Amino acid sequence: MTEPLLEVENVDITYRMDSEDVHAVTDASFTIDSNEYFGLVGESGCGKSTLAKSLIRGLDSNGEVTSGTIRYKGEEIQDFSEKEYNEKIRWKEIAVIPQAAMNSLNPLTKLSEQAVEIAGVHTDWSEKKAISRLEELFDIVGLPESRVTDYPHQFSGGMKQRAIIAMSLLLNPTLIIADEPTTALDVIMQDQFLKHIDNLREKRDLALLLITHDIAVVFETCDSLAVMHGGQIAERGTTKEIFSAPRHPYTILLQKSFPDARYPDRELEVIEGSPPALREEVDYCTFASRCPWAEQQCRESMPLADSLNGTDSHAVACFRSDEMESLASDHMNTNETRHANAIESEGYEDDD
Ligand SMILES: Nc1ncnc2c1ncn2[C@@H]1O[C@H](COP(=O)(O)OP(=O)(O)OP(=O)(O)O)[C@@H](O)[C@H]1O
Repeated sequence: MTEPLLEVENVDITYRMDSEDVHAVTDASFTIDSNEYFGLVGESGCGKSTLAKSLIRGLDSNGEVTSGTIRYKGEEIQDFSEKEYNEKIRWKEIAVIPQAAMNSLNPLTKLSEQAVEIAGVHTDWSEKKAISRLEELFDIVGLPESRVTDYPHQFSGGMKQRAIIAMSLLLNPTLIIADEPTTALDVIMQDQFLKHIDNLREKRDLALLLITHDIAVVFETCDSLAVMHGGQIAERGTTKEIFSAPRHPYTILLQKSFPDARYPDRELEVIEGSPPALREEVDYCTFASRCPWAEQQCRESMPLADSLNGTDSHAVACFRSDEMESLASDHMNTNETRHANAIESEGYEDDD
């Protein structure tokens, strides 16, 4: 079996606070293979960015990986110094498309100068080499090579997206981490951005860690995913497995809270309640307080992510994962009946 590109194993991350610490991530594990597009999905505050930042030495100064291992190409990187990380990993192996991607380019500096600056810090390339590399990448993302000497403000929104992607590829990384790259964009721009990212797969060997709250985007873009809630990985698996047979209550409800072409008439569900504040060590299921199927044990102990059906890829951290298929389908039917009754009692048709 080939070694994964990135292995996150039993990682805990805590933010130190004057009063109570925040246990932002508990026992997170997942792997990303070479050339794999992987989505990390969950609602705001669930710990996605914290986990992603821990991979790139980007945690806020009060944040700390308190246990677990992060391996990149087989080498443990969680204890790398800033210097070691910059020399070995940053830009060359792992590059980032940040949350505010559209504002991430320095508006006062030409793209070519920004490329020269990055290459100057991380490589021994000449200026000429950095610029010609950017020209190549402009070509790959469909921008005219001559535009490398433009300032960011000279680009339209769509062109700027491509320039950002080109810039992230400058030092030929093997993994790109994109943290909510499309959140600030309108639907059309979002779609374009994801298409550019998708097109890259045909042109380069590249793995992607896509962080988003939108499970529909992950289903469209990624090969595999992990679903996070309250700092825990609730479920992970291939997109096919999770799309067709989600087995964690949170995944099931999350999936029903986004539009799905398979069920055009389905009412979108709202997941009631909010996750716990994570001020104490987490030794329970963080979804229990919101879960329609929670039992006592869910509030008293933490379910481990067990593999389903003997597959390595699909794992679910739920004590009731074996029953979930039928429980979820009963829930779905009850809700549809409730919806139909409500429509009937209000005296209008569903498709009005
Ligand atoms: N520097 C910090 N100090 C204390 N708590 C923090 C810090 N940064 C994040 N947190 C807390 O850690 C938890 C996880 O936050 P994180 O930003 O990783 O979530 P997220 O899923 O990426 O959310 P979003 O999509 O809104 O960025 C939250 O409770 C957040 O308030």
